[in-house]
Amino acid sequence: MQKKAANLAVVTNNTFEAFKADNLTHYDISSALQTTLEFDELVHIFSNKIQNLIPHSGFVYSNEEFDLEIKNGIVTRSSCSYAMKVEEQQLGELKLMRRQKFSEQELTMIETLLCCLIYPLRNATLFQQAMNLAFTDVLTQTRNRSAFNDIVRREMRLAHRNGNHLSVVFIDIDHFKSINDNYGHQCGDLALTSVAKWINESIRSSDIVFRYGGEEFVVLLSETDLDGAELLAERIRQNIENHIFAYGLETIRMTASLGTSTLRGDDTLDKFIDRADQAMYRAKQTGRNRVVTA
Ligand SMILES: Nc1nc2c(ncn2[C@@H]2O[C@H](COP(=O)(O)OP(=O)(O)OP(=O)(O)O)[C@@H](O)[C@H]2O)c(=O)[nH]1
Repeated sequence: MQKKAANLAVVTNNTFEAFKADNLTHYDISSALQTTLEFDELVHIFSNKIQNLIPHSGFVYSNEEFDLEIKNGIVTRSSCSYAMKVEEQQLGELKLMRRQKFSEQELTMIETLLCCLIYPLRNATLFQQAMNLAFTDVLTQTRNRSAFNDIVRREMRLAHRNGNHLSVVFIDIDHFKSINDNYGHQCGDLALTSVAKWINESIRSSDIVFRYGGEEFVVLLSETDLDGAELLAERIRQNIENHIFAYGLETIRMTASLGTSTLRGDDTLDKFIDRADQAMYRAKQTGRNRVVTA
């Protein structure tokens, strides 16, 4: 049975405080949920904490805004789903599952327990929104260099630990200065936005694009070896070359020089990045509009 998604609209602080005072279980759950701002941890804590009150075999938490789908346990036919929202802020949907149907009494209790989850989810949402803003390049809407420094370190740790491949592609638009000089800075800005879009169109959803500097982008490719990186770099190169950028009555063609490198066992961040950067400069020196592999 699928319970119709309940819309838990406005839960005021007063109701929340009343729950805390009245009920130790709620207090216990709320305290545990205050320890993190990570969606993943929040829904796991919530599921664990309510397990003895509402036995369930698994859950799925989805949140469109952050493109999240967090699953745990066993998927069953019987489930109940709740779309959570507070003060017009969508907080995602939580589905609890088990083989046996949830009773009406249990469904009412879940709704009450969800009050403990709503504010922690809202705090996580505000935190993530702030992080996304801080890590996003305003012009191209790709991630910025701070995000790169953060994410590449994390991906390097994971790759070293799990023995996975990790590669990068450096992309620098050729003769970009002449676009600014000939058509103006505003045109240059739009050209950069278009290039970011074409790069995004060329990659898989697991690859991440960053604006590394002025007219320089980086793509980080997890679980990708050097051959894979070269293939992807070539696809990006062709995609940029094949597009025509229109600015007013002007049509402008662009090309880019690309360098790739893959993580080696003893690499530091600097070594890994420098190889790709050097490869990109060799692409510039040897005629531009090409891919060079380190
Ligand atoms: N419109 C615009 N231009 C930018 C931005 N960031 C950097 N630039 C410009 O990008 C140009 C980069 O020029 P150069 O480093 O000489 O490189 P290039 O002209 O692309 O030449 P090569 O890289 O050698 O092919 C400069 O004119 C910068 O002002 C930006 O956000 N918007």
